[in-house]
Amino acid sequence: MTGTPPTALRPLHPSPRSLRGLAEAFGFEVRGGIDEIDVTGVAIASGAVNGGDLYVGVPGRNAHGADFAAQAAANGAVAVLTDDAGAERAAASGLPVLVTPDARAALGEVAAWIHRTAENPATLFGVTGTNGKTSVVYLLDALLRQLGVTAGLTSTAERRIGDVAVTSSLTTPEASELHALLARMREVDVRAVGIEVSAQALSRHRVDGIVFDVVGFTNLSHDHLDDYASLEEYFDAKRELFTPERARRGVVTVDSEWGRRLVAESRIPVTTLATEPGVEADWMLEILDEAPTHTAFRLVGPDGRALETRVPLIGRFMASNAALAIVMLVEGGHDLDLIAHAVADHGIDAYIPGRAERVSGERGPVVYIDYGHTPDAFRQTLDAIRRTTDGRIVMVFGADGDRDATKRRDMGAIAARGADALVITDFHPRWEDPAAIRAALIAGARAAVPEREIHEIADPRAAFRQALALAGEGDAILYAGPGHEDYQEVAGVKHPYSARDDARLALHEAGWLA
Ligand SMILES: CC(=O)N[C@H]1[C@@H](OP(=O)(O)OP(=O)(O)OC[C@H]2O[C@@H](n3ccc(=O)[nH]c3=O)[C@H](O)[C@@H]2O)O[C@H](CO)[C@@H](O)[C@@H]1O[C@H](C)C(=O)N[C@@H](C)C(=O)N[C@H](CCC(=O)O)C(=O)O
Ligand SMILES: Nc1ncnc2c1ncn2[C@@H]1O[C@H](COP(=O)(O)OP(=O)(O)OP(=O)(O)O)[C@@H](O)[C@H]1O
Repeated sequence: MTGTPPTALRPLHPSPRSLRGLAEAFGFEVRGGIDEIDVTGVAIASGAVNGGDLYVGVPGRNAHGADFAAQAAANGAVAVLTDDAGAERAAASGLPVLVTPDARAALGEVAAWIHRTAENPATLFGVTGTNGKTSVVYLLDALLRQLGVTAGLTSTAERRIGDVAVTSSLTTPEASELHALLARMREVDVRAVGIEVSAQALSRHRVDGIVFDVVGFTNLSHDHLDDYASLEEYFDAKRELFTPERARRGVVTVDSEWGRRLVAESRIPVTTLATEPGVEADWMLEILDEAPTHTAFRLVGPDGRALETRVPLIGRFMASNAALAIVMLVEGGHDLDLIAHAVADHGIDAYIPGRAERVSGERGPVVYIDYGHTPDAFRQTLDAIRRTTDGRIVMVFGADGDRDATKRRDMGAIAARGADALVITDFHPRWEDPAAIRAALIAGARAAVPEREIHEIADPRAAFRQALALAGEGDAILYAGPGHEDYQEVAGVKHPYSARDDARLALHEAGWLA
C-alpha cells in the first residue's frame, strides 16, 4: 500500500485561491457548496494533506483514492477532486466534490494553478535516461552553485533547496508535491532547478503543468520491464519529454543507438553530446585522467571552445554525466567560458550521495558504495574500477524483489566478467523469496564465468564483512545497490540499514579506518 505520506517541502506562505475559481477555470462538475472556500495547497495522498488543501482522489493499483476522502477531511482538506467512479465515495466525507473524467491527468495543471508556478518561474532543467539522472541533477546543482546561482533539485535521493534536504520516496514526485516544491523554491529565490524525470513520471502525469527550459538524456538500457512491455515502450515513455508540450530544447547523449533515435524523433530542437570515442556530435568529450579519487576531462563545443575540469568521482560515465550537465547549462543560457572559469581551479565541487561513493580511508582496500542496479550500471562501474585498480575487485550485490526480474541473469553475468570475486547477498527482497533472487544472480554469474569465486551470504552486513576479508591493500570493493538508502525492505517491513554506515563500521573493525 502507498498510504505513507511522502515527505514534502511546501510553500510557507501560500496565497489562497478560490475553489469556485478553480472549478470554473477547469470546467469541473461541482457537487456540494463551493462558495467562500479557499484552497492553499493540493495533495494526492490523504496522509499528506495539510489544512486548506484540495485532496485529489485518483484510482491506483491497490485502491481508489476517493475512499480516503474522510481521512483527508480529518487532516484539513477543504474539498475533493476526483473522477466519476470516486465522486459518490468522496461525497460521503461531507466535503464538496469536484468531478473530472481523469483526475490524475488534471492534477499537474491544477497544482500549477493553485501554486501559481507559471509566475516568475526558475529555469527548469529535466533529466531522463536509465542511468545517471540523479548524478546529472546533482552535478547541475554543484555547477550552478559554483556559478553563484541559487539552485534546487529533486532526485531519487533527495529533494533539496540550498542546504535544506528531505529524503525522497519517489524519483519524480507526484505533480502535487512537485508544484508545491517549486512554489517553496520561489519563496527562497531559487533561480534554477534540476528535476529527475523517470519514465514512470511521464507515463503517470507527474511532470504535467511544467514546460522545462532544457531537458537532457543520458542513456537507455535494460530496466523497468515490469512496468513496460518492451524496451521500445520504455523508450517511447522517455521520448515524450522531448516534445514542445514538455520542453523547449534538449541535449541528447548519442553514444547509443537509442540516443541517436531520440535525436531523429525529437520534436524540439536538440544539441548532441558524444562521450565515447568515434561518435560524432556537436559536443565531444575526451577523458584526460582516471583515478580512484577523480576523473578529468575536456569538453569541446561546436564552435571549438573547450572546457577542462574534473569530477571527484570515478569513471568515464561520471565525466559523461558532468558533460551533459555542462551542455544543459549552456543551452540554458550560461556562458561556457564562465562555467570553465568557475570549475578551472578545483573542478566540479559535487557530492552525490551513494553514487560510487568512496567510504574507505587512506589505508586498506578502496570501498565504493553504489546505487547501480542495472546490467549497464554494473558494466560501467566495474570498468571504471578496473581502470583505476591494480589489485583484485570484490563485488557485493543483490537484486530488487518485486521489480523487473528479467535483468537478474545479466547482472550476475556482468558482475562475474568484471569482478574477481562475488559476494551475492540480499538487497530489497520485498515479497519475493530472497533465496530465489540470489539463485538467479548466481546462475547468471556461473553461466558467464564458471570458475568465478562466488560467496552467497544473505545478510548484507555479513556479506560486506566477507568481502572485506577477501580484499587487501591495493584491492577494491564495489558494493552495488544500496547507494544512499537507509533501509532494507523485507516482506513489507523496512528495516534500518545504511550500507555506507555499516561499511565504515566494518572498515573500522578491520582496522582500516580510524
Ligand atoms: C506504480 C506506481 O507508480 N504506483 C504509484 C501510485 O500507487 P498506486 O497507483 O498503486 O496507488 P494506490 O496504493 O492504489 O492508492 C491510490 C491512491 O490512494 C491514495 N491513498 C492510498 C492509501 C491511503 O491511505 N491514502 C491515500 O490517499 C494514494 O496516494 C493514491 O493516490 O501512486 C502512489 C502515490 O503517489 C505512488 O506512491 C506509487 O508509487 C509506487 C510506490 C512505486 O513504486 N512507483 C515506482 C514504479 C516508480 O514510480 N518509480 C519511478 C522510477 C524509479 C527509477 O528511476 O528507477 C519513480 O519515479 O520513482
Ligand atoms: N551515465 C551513466 N551510464 C551508465 N551508468 C551510470 C551512469 N551514471 C551513473 N551510472 C550508474 O547507475 C547508478 C545510478 O546512478 P544515478 O542514480 O545517477 O542514476 P538514475 O538514473 O538516477 O537512477 P535512479 O533513478 O534509479 O536513481 C550509479 O550508481 C552508477 O552505477
